Amino acid sequence: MDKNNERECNEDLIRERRKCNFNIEELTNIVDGGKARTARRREIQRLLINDPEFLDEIPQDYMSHEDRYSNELRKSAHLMQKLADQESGHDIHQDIGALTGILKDGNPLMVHLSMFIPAILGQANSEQQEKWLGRSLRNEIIGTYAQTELGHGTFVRGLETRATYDPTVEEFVLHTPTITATKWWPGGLGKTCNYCVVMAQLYTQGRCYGPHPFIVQLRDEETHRSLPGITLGEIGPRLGLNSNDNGFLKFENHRIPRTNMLMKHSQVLKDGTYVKPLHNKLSYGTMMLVRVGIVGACSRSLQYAVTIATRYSAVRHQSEIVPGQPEPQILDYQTQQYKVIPQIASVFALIFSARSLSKIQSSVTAKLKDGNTDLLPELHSLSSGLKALSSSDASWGVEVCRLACGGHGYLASSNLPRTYTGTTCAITYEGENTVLLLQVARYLIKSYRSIGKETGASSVSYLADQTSLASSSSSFSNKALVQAFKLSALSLVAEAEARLQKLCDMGQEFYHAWNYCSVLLLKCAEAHTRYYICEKYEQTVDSLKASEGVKNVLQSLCRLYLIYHITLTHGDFLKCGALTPRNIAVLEGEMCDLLAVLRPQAVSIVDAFDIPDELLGSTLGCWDGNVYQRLYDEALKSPLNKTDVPDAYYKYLLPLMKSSL
Ligand SMILES: CCCCCCCC(=O)SCCNC(=O)CCNC(=O)[C@H](O)C(C)(C)COP(=O)(O)OP(=O)(O)OC[C@H]1O[C@@H](n2cnc3c(N)ncnc32)[C@H](O)[C@@H]1OP(=O)(O)O
Ligand SMILES: Cc1cc2nc3c(=O)[nH]c(=O)nc-3n(C[C@H](O)[C@H](O)[C@H](O)COP(=O)(O)OP(=O)(O)OC[C@H]3O[C@@H](n4cnc5c(N)ncnc54)[C@H](O)[C@@H]3O)c2cc1C
Repeated sequence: MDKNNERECNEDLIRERRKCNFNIEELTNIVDGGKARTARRREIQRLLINDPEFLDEIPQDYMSHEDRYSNELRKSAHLMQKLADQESGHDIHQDIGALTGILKDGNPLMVHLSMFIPAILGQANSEQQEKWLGRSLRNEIIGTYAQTELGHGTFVRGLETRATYDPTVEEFVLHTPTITATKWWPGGLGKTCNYCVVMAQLYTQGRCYGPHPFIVQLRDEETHRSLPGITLGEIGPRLGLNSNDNGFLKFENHRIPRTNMLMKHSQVLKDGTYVKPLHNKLSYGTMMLVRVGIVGACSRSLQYAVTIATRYSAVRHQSEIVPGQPEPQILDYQTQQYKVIPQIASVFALIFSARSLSKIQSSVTAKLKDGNTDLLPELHSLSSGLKALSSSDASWGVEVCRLACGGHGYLASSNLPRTYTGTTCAITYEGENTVLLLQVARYLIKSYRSIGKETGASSVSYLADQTSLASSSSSFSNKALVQAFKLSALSLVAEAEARLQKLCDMGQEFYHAWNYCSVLLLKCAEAHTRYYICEKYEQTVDSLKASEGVKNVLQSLCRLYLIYHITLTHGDFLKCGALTPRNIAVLEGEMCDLLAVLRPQAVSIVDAFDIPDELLGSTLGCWDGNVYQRLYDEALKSPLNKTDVPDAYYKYLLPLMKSSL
């Protein structure tokens, strides 16, 4: 699509784009993280979009379960080959954002890239990396991360798969003792992978040392048949991601060499002696890494959904605002603006938080190399909280965008249903959100109780600022609003701690008191993480070196985000005295003003997300706004439209209609 050729474009969208009062390319660079990143993303996307191998012969929704898998595997393999062939060399992890949209509905090689290779990098010692890393990077072996079992996903300590060391032959015996110990869910496990990292309970010298990672060959490298002692299969259709082959796995006393235990952090020596890691949660490192990546992935899903909903809202006309006047664009309804524009604001919140989290992760990883694990709890807490809020915000945001498109948003060709199912899975996988938020709460309460002792962890240092509890601000600058978030979080933590203490003082065991307070604890974790996101948003926009137009847009979006979230949870702000009912009313009014200010820029802001039509894959969201023709053309692709009268009519309907004659 030639974006300079207005003749091909819907008139409403032309008008919207003429209202733009900022430099779109500059905003695109901010979204990508710099000019060079934008150029790199575009280069990769061009490479993919122009390649006919990535086209589907028929829309995926009309394919059988097997064909969906096979079609997506074909494209995934082609993608890997293509990226490997690039002369410049390619960092798939760096460029992962550029690939969004090219593979649809689950990619059978995704967990190979996002967990198997990172698990080898993070958990294998140098000899082991020598043996497996190169092979897996060259795709000579394909792996997955097999942790979850039928009986346990959340409670990793409760896993049942056993790895029992036999020093006489220096081997581990992997065994699935019960049906509930069956590995269940790992992406690509059913049919694609021939290797995997298995998390199993380590037994040596008669003692259990908890879950540890082992690398296990599952299938013959020549025939791809599953090896003796290993049962493998696919788990069946899911809400979404149905092109993946999420699988199950059982071991029947399957033996692997001792050196297949990933031994970067803990070891079992030849005689069976166990050597402890520096920190006993280092074996959870792969999960933490992926949680960080999920925050960025969620911002990308939301960019897709909000691009579709905003453009469609500019093209769609319905009902009337002024009786008797022409039907307005639905984007002119304030309620529609309230659905769509806060989601645009949310995209930037997630982008800036993801960047801040990755920086912290890099510094923790660097410290770990020197044996320093001090900041691991801080990273665990932040990555858990941000994974949870980004996935729930993005899922809700995508769903709101779908609803904002009315009936057409329910059509598969809008690409909103698939964007939703591809986002909501992140609420559950890589640590279910409630569970992760309770981990954050645990860290908050512990930090609150150790006020006065230096923790060195910056995200919770505000808990020591007791004086702020007594003060509410009369100013409404963005900084002051961020302070209100801080006060709300601090006051919730103080309340939860007091409630816990009271129950304990009354004789309850701590863990019962914890469960009894867990709804409140969840709120603490959410408020703390929201405060973190708001603070990063405000700081990033404030310190941004940008043109006036771009800065104004981002400042308005940031302010909208702050006020939107205050209004959603205003009870917490009132309860702690951070804001008064009058303040809330004023902010609610200002939120409506901000919607009106941002409304004329909305199409241009989503244009700045710069998602090519071929990747957006939506009848409703295309750049030219030619929505109705596209909807009609897509409908014609339905196999039921191949004939005027379907066979089913003769088989079932005709006999029914004639039966009463
Ligand atoms: C896009 C890519 C596609 C991805 C596809 C999806 C792939 C997957 O889903 S793979 C499977 C993912 N599975 C999970 O995430 C399981 C979630 N569960 C867990 O992580 C753990 O069971 C968890 C953290 C909830 C509890 O762990 P557990 O060992 O019971 O610890 P727990 O007793 O609660 O806490 C003990 C201490 O360890 C700390 N801790 C727990 N985890 C960590 C960690 N990763 N790092 C540092 N400290 C940690 C706690 O903070 C606590 O500290 P303290 O005692 O000082 O308060
Ligand atoms: C699409 C998809 C892909 C996946 N890919 C992989 C993969 O590649 N590899 C892999 O190993 N796994 C994978 N998983 C599994 C995933 O990691 C688990 O489903 C997830 O960790 C949640 O565990 P669970 O299913 O046991 O849920 P449960 O823990 O049984 O959760 C059920 C309910 O119980 C609640 N609950 C549980 N424990 C607590 C608690 N302590 N406190 C309060 N409430 C609690 C939860 O909040 C939830 O409401 C995948 C899952 C999905 C959906």
